[in-house]
Amino acid sequence: MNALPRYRTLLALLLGLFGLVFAGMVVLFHQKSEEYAIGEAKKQALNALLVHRAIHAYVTQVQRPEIYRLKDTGRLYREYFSPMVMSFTFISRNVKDRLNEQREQHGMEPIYFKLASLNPRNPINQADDLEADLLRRMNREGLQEYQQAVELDGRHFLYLAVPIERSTPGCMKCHGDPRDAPAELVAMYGDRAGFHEDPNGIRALISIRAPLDETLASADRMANLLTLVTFLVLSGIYGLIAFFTYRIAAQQQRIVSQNRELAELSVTDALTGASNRLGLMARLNELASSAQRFKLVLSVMLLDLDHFKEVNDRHGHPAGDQVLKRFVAILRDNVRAADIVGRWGGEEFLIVAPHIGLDSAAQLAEKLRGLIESADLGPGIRITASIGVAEYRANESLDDLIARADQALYAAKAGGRNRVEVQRADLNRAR
Ligand SMILES: Nc1nc2c(ncn2[C@@H]2O[C@H](COP(=O)(O)OP(=O)(O)OP(=O)(O)O)[C@@H](O)[C@H]2O)c(=O)[nH]1
Repeated sequence: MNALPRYRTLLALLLGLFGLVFAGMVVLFHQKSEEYAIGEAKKQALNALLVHRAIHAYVTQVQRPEIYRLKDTGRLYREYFSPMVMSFTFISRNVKDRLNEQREQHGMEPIYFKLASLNPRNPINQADDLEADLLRRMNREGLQEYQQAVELDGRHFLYLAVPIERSTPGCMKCHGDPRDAPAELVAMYGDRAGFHEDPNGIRALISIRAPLDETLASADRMANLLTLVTFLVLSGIYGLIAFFTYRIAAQQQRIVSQNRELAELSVTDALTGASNRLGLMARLNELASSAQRFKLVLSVMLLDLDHFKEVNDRHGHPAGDQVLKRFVAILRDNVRAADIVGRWGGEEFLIVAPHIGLDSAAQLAEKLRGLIESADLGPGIRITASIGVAEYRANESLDDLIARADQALYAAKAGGRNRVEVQRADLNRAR
């Protein structure tokens, strides 16, 4: 049986499996690279947030109390207000601008940062639609954090929004009733913008957009490299498996065909190509069994070349070999396809003829004898054959059947050669 198609199916299945594994890995690598880029952007955003909170803490816990102390002790007049030291929105915006300058000097992309409010003093801090919506949710639903990967003008960012602290009485000095606020603050911004805030509400949120593209691009480069390495490794493994599979399959095929050849050779006569005695007996066994089971007739004939020794002596052994070959060819050409022509040994041949009885076998033998007699079996070589014919009898051993054919052959030789003799008598009686 040809083993290659089976291996081909196996290899095709394996290729499918490897394809699936590869596709899965590619998806995984790109998923992980995106997760990594978002994680890195989140770190940057958090860092900006922490910087902002530190500024907020410093302004509210150090700077403002100091200014109030100076005012309380009369060293600073009561109506003093300067956003440069008192507005943490102003201060954090300025620190953010300087931070981005520094980042750009170091080849880093700027981080978008905004303190967004619905009621800002500086219109630059006016909340956009999303920020306004988030601010409302922070106040109403207690939303603590909002995070989303966003695309803006073809660039990608991680957007992060968190609320600032709820207003404290300290905050309300500048965001509550304008009458409580320093006169310079009201003079600077009017008595509406930034005032009348809810004393317990969240006035603003911190909006941060950390750039994603650079990290995403380098993570993608890594993912592509891993994809390439995975592809090469999987192809290498698959190539090796395919190579060895084909080698094994080819070896198996070679062994099978060598075995077939050996089996063929073991039942074939090397000189004439006809069945040898082993092959003849195997086929005769099969045919005799079915003849017995299905009550079919079966005949055999033993053929022996007459005075063949003289051919060898006169023309040489190689010429004798050619005669034997030609003799077999004539026999084969003139029997039915179902008949078996084999070499019994030396210059003696056996024909097994299924489905014909003794009389038909005798007729066939007579035909063959005539053909041999009139054929040229080599340059200037004419030779005759003697033939003994016997019909298989139920329950008879094959040895007995051959022995009876041999008796008939002996009779043909004794009767003057170039004859056909038929064995009709019982073996015991004939002996
Ligand atoms: N060239 C050749 N000769 C073979 C082969 N096998 C057997 N022989 C020869 O066949 C001859 C058989 O000789 P014999 O047994 O005396 O029989 P014969 O000469 O045919 O005489 P009868 O059978 O009595 O007619 C011997 O010379 C064998 O060497 C073979 O394969 N090739």
